[in-house]
Amino acid sequence: MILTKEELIQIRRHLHQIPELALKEFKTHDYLLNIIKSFNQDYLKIEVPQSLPTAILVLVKGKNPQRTIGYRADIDALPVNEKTNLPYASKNPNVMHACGHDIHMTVALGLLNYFSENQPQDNLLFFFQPAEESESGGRQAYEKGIFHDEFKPDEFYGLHDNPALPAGAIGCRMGTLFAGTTEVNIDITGKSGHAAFPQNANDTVVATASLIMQIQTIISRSIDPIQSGVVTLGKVKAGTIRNVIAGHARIEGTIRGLTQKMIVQIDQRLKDICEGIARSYNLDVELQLNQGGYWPVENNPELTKQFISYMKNNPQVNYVETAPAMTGEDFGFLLAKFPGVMFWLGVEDNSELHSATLTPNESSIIRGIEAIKGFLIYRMEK
Ligand SMILES: CC(=O)N[C@@H](CCC[C@H](N)C(=O)O)C(=O)O
Repeated sequence: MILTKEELIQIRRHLHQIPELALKEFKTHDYLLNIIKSFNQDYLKIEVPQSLPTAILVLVKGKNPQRTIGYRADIDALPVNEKTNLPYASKNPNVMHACGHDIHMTVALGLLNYFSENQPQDNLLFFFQPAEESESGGRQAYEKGIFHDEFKPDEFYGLHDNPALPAGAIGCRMGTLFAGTTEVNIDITGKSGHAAFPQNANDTVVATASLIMQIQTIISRSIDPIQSGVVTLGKVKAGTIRNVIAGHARIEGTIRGLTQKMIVQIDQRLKDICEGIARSYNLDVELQLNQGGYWPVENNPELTKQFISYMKNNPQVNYVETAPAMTGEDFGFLLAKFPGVMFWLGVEDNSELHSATLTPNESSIIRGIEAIKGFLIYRMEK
């Protein structure tokens, strides 16, 4: 049976209520699996990889397969305390689908549901991927060998929702869609002491303040202004009480660049600045940089040309040519291993991604399914 628009919205709302963090998506996994098992199984083959237990792979066997087309949906949520006041808001305190992965999963289920009833020409491989926001589930999946034998795509597609685009619009571009990112962790260790005797301590709060301000000069003073880069420090923690000098501080942040060269350049400046702070404040500064799988998202030229041409020439689709974005995605890693295309699905909302009030427009679900289904069928005819 084909799921109705109302049923898809109910599915999305249920997923929205049970958000889970990276690699802990157990309830989400079970819910998805139950729904997938309720579809017509004639052409489906389901695999749950032991090495990545919250992931699900579903192969839809084609009638006359020339290739296997992969489609990926990420399933994890963020540590954000939802403030939408919706009747179907998150039931898990401090965890929210604030990046719209509930929409991603529902669109993927809608597509899978359609092709489970209408056998495709080519094989289709649906990959419900854990850990996009951190831990790089895409890279882990590849390195753990879960794309094997018939579960190996020849090409890969995936979307990200975009509140800045009209509901249901499809956004894409040739070349780089998203930035590459590096996770940054900095531990500053000095010497704690009584607030009244700073001369006997080594204050990590003052060193951290200085470090944060120096890091702000990387983009403004070290980077070619024509190029793009971002350094955001999203979390800073130090000290325990007002009258004890903090002996330890920690900064967590992220570096973004549209090219790998830019990321390496920013990484290097960060290392230099940390060394300088350690020397001038006479304390220990330990810098950890982890790019994981968050490589720049590079769309394949030939497949992207076909994708854009289909979307542009389809009168049902509102196609928007987008600029590159500084968001990161571990789909960049998978696109470095398999040719493919990442694109945006407009979900029209005043709140941004990662915000506690994000409320995607649900009409985008059915419009997204229709547009992508049309493209997949067109691609299979090529
Ligand atoms: C689409 C989106 O928002 N993706 C995340 C990806 C996280 C990358 C990594 N954990 C990092 O923070 O560097 C984003 O924050 O862009």
